[in-house]
Amino acid sequence: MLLLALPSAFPSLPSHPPYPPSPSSSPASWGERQRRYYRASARADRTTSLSRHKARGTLRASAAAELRHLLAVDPYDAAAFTPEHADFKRAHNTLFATLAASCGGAVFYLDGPDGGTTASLLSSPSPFARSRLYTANRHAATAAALRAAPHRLAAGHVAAAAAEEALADERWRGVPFGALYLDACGGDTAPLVAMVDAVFSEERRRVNPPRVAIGFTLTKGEKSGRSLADREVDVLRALRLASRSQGYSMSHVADDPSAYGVDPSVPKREGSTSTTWLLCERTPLPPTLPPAALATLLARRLVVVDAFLPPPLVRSLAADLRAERARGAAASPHPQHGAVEWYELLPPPAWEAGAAAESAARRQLYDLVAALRQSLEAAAALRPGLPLSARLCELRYAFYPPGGRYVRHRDARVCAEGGARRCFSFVLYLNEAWSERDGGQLRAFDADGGFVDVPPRGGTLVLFHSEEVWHEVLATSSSRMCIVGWFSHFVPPGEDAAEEGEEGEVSELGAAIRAHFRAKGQEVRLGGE
Ligand SMILES: O=C(O)CCC(=O)C(=O)O
Ligand SMILES: [Fe+2]
Repeated sequence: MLLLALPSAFPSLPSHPPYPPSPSSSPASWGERQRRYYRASARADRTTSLSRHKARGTLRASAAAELRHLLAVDPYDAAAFTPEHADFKRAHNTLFATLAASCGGAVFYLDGPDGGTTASLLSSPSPFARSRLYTANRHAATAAALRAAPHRLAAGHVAAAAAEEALADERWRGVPFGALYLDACGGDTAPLVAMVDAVFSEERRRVNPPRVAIGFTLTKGEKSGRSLADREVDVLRALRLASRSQGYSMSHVADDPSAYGVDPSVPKREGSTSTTWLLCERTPLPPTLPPAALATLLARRLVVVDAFLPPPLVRSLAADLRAERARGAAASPHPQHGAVEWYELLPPPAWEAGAAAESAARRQLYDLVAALRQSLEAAAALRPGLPLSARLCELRYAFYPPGGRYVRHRDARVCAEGGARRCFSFVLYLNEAWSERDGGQLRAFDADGGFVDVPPRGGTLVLFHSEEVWHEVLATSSSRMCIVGWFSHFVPPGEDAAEEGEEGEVSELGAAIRAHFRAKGQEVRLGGE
């Protein structure tokens, strides 16, 4: 007896199979195998739905018996696959093993009682140790089969539970999964989204490795009646959002299969099944300012570091600035300074305090700015007792519309009554496709009236002494984006910022630089002298 209620919107079978039945498909005909497959995926969705009710305490007594029945038998039956589907499954298992090998860490996947994926991982060209394999199955008999010969997965690595529960369980929270294959065996997206949220949960943030490959499978039939393509987009959005919150950028493996060493002919879809592979990569941050750059900064008062920001971070910050513009009000400097829109990031505007969590891109930016401040502070050349205040750090997006410029100026801002005193200015450019024709170079002058023009190329950092370097932004012929920031230190009230001494009026930074070079037996000439 089968206590099974098929969803009413379940699609009718195609009257003509998309390709001819293969002779090898006996004893069951091709059509019969297709029908079984549809039934199995409908059963999986039904099991998911009833399990959800059970978890919420809303499962009716009559349905409880049905759920028990559904859980007793795993509908996944590899022996009943059409030959085409068996080929499809094999090809994706190979692809999974290849991707997983390139990611490192542990591997999580869903498997049937036949252990097809397990066998593929154990026998791949670079076989996986069983200690790296983790799986979950809500059918206790399947979990038991995967623990038994020939698969012999470690008992503690096979959860007799739904994958989303197993992934959220604290016992596996410390496991660094570098590759995951997620499959709820049906068309319902909710279990996949729950799995994705569990993988990128706050508890797992520090555990997740820098490179994570994720595959997921959805089937055609589903109660909601939404198309397979649209449901796939739901999962992709959830995946992008969740992974981005942990600093990952996501790419489709199918967009560039050879870059990942996988067979480009593996189809994404077979019959009613679609499998998608993504690679989530965490942008590596440049640890600090290279020592050579620091030496140049101290000697020349300005340094340019190309490719300081990694391209994915440039891209996500540029997108964040565009979103900020779309949202509204920009602050602007005095119009006579030139045309530039500013969007304050730090210190956060009062109305934003306690607002929703920052985007991953901004968090990375703040980490990077903090690392930059620390490497400046760590420089022995800076006078002791000159801490750069984290609290006083200013940071803003700057957007120059076509025709925009910023007239010659210095960034120094000294408050006689005490307060923030800008020491270092920095600019990070976000123009991904800058060319000479676009103009908008930063022209920085040296003490002799000579100058250097810095192209505002995406990823470039310019760092200079705020009080000493005069600079301007040449007219730009296309829109120009950057982040401008200042590191300051606190000047107590009544304390004059500049010190006058026998050597004339030299800023305290100037004095620090001079002291640094004097200690090495060298003499430097400072701006204004
Ligand atoms: O946009 C730039 O390159 C520099 C901006 C600047 O000088 C400033 O905002 O003070
Ligand atoms: Fe400036």
